[in-house]
Parts: sequence; structure tokens; C-alpha cells
Amino acid sequence: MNEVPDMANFEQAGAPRPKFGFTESELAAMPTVYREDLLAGQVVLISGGGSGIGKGLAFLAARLGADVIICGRRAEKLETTADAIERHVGKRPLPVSMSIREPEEVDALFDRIYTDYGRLDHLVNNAGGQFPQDAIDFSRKGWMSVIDLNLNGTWWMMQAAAQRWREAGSGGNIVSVVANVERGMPQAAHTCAARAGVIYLSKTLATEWAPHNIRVNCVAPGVIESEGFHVYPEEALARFHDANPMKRRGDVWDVAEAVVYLMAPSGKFITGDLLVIDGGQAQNGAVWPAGRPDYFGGKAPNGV
Ligand SMILES: CCCCCCCCC/C=C/C(=O)SCCNC(=O)CCNC(=O)[C@H](O)C(C)(C)COP(=O)(O)OP(=O)(O)OC[C@H]1O[C@@H](n2cnc3c(N)ncnc32)[C@H](O)[C@@H]1OP(=O)(O)O
Ligand SMILES: NC(=O)C1=CN([C@@H]2O[C@H](COP(=O)(O)OP(=O)(O)OC[C@H]3O[C@@H](n4cnc5c(N)ncnc54)[C@H](OP(=O)(O)O)[C@@H]3O)[C@@H](O)[C@H]2O)C=CC1
Repeated sequence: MNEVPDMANFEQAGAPRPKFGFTESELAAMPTVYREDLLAGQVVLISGGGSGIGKGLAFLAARLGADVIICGRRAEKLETTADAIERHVGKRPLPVSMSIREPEEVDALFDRIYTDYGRLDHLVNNAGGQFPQDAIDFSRKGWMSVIDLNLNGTWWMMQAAAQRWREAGSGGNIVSVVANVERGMPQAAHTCAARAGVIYLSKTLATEWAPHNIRVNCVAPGVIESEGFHVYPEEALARFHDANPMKRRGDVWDVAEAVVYLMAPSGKFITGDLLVIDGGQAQNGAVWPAGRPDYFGGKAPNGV
């Protein structure tokens, strides 16, 4: 069984504690199963790398020796994360403010990476998200936004990377962070549809792009405590730990180390696959991100 670190030991006097997830000092000190030069000389692009899971992975990749690029919409958040990684790890990621929903901004990002680094080894499609709502009430704009972000945005990034890799004859590796869609996702049907699209897109590309020496995989987190939790109401958050048989939330390190497993030589014979990191949620449990309806909460439909 894995050691679960005692977070009290990581606290540093005066450091602000985020409402959800780890502090920067914790991310800098978390024990890792990997050797410290595992990604030395490699260039890693992480979308949504300014917060949550992407930020955890950015810390880990930098600690393992990679040159890291983090992108997202909000420049200030990216700068703060880049500063923190530089301060704690001694290596500054390149922060690039852009939206993955805009293909021109995606192209400009790849131009910048190839100008500054001359190569890219790994693309991690982590940017994404949704709002919790019953599907019957989705507005058109809300539906379009979630599909555009999670499916179209992820695709623009994949295609841009693959075109660069084909041109350079270099090969490459893609890992997309999706979600646990196996039993559907009540109150998140838009993201379920988009993530299922990414999973089957990835399976298809794994075959099409194998001749280019490009591997394409996905990871599916269950409930992972991160800054992203702010989009969920208190009544949902109060029961997130209950969504899996392990009866706890995962953490960003659980996902970060799984992504590195697929990126590193440990993953060299894995493509087109989906790695689920959910404490068994796929077998038992339900998230109810907008709050559990009475009908599913133990009460009978007549309220008794
Ligand atoms: C994977 C696990 C799954 C859920 C199941 C598991 C839950 C526990 C696990 C946690 C999983 C996580 O993913 S945690 C990570 C969560 N992080 C995020 O979701 C962050 C990123 N999310 C977002 O930025 C937003 O949710 C998203 C809609 C995708 C993009 O917002 P933008 O403002 O950029 O988009 P726009 O194109 O302007 O459109 C906004 C429109 O979306 C709709 N909209 C936005 N918020 C809304 C809301 N609360 N209720 C109704 N509708 C809303 C409205 O129509 C808005 O229009 P107007 O009315 O005109 O404004
Ligand atoms: N935490 C969890 O339990 C789970 C998370 N996931 C997925 O994992 C990924 C990371 O989530 P998490 O770290 O928890 O939450 P965050 O909200 O912290 O991460 C989402 C990231 O995506 C970025 N982003 C959003 N829209 C865009 C855009 N249009 N272009 C570029 N970047 C964008 C955000 O930055 P900015 O706003 O600055 O653009 C942010 O850094 C997401 O795809 C999420 O849905 C899946 C299942 C469970």
C-alpha cells in the first residue's frame, strides 16, 4: 500500500494554504517514485498548467528535469505558478497565455515552443472543465462551451503537435486528462460526451499516428481535490469523498505520477489506452456534482 504523506509535515510557517489541494511547498516536497533526471532534456507542454492537476504535473515534470511550458487563459495565474516552480525547483517553466479553443492561438503557441526550444516531446492535454447542471436545463451556449473546450480545444492541440512531429520526423507522446465516463456522468452530461469523444479520438489516432511514432493515451481521474473544486456547490463537495469504495478524494499527485508513467519509457508499449485513477469509482459510487437528488439519496421517491 502506498504511503500517504502526513501533510502537517509539509506546512511552512506563513505560507498561504489553498482552499483545495496542496500548497506550492508541498508540491515541491512530495515524495515521488521517479528518479530525478527521468525527463532531463525533454520538453513538456501542459495545458491548464497554472492550477490544480496541471500545476502538480508541472512541478513534478520540472523536478524530473524537463523543460516545461504551461499554458492557460489567465496570465497572472500562469506567472504565479512559473515563479513558484522557479523558486522551489530552480527551473522556470515558460508561461503562455492563450485559449485552446482558438486554433490560431494554438498555432502561435506551437510556433513559440519550436522557436524557443526547437522541439517538443510530450503534450499533456489537461485544460478542461465544465459546470454541474442537469442536462435538461443546459443552455445552448453552455453546451457549446463545454464541448468546444474539452473536445475541440483538445483536438486543436493534438493536431498541431502531430503536424510538428510529422514535419520534424521526431515522434512524440500525447496524454489527455479526461474523466471517468464508463457509467455516464449525471449532472455533467456535456463533459461526459466531450470526454468520451476524446477517449475514442485517442484510440483512433493511436493507430493512425503509430507510423509517425506518436503514442496517444488518456488518463481518467475520479474525484481529485484541486482548485477546480470551486465550481461545485457545498452540498456536492461534502459528499465527494463518498463517490468511490476507498471513501476519499484523490490528490493531484496521484494523477501527475500516472501521467509521467505514460510519458516515460515505462509507457513505451502503451498507446490508445485509458488509465483510470479513481479509487474504484468506476465500480461503485457516484459523484453528483450539483448535489445528490432526493430520488438517489436514500429517500424513496415518495419522500419516506
Ligand atoms: C469531469 C468531472 C465532471 C463532474 C463530475 C465529477 C466532479 C468532481 C470532479 C471534478 C472535476 C473537475 O473537472 S474539477 C475542474 C473544474 N474546473 C473547471 O471546470 C474550470 C473550467 N471551467 C470553465 O471555465 C467553465 O465551466 C466553462 C463553461 C467550461 C467555460 O466557461 P467560459 O466562461 O470560458 O465559457 P463561455 O464560452 O463564455 O460560456 C459560458 C457559458 O456556460 C454556461 N455556464 C457556465 N457556468 C454555468 C453554471 N454554473 N450553470 C449553468 N450554466 C453555466 C452559461 O451558458 C455561460 O454563458 P453565460 O450565461 O452567457 O455566461
Ligand atoms: N479535479 C477532478 O476531480 C477532476 C478533474 N478532471 C479534469 O482534469 C483537468 C484539470 O482539472 P483541475 O486541475 O481539477 O481543475 P482546474 O480548474 O484547476 O484546471 C483547469 C485548467 O484548465 C485551464 N483552462 C480552462 N479553459 C481553458 C482554455 N480555454 N484554454 C486554456 N486553458 C484553459 C484553466 O486555466 P484558465 O482558467 O487560466 O484558462 C485551468 O488551469 C480538467 O480537464 C478537469 O476537467 C477530470 C476529472 C476529475
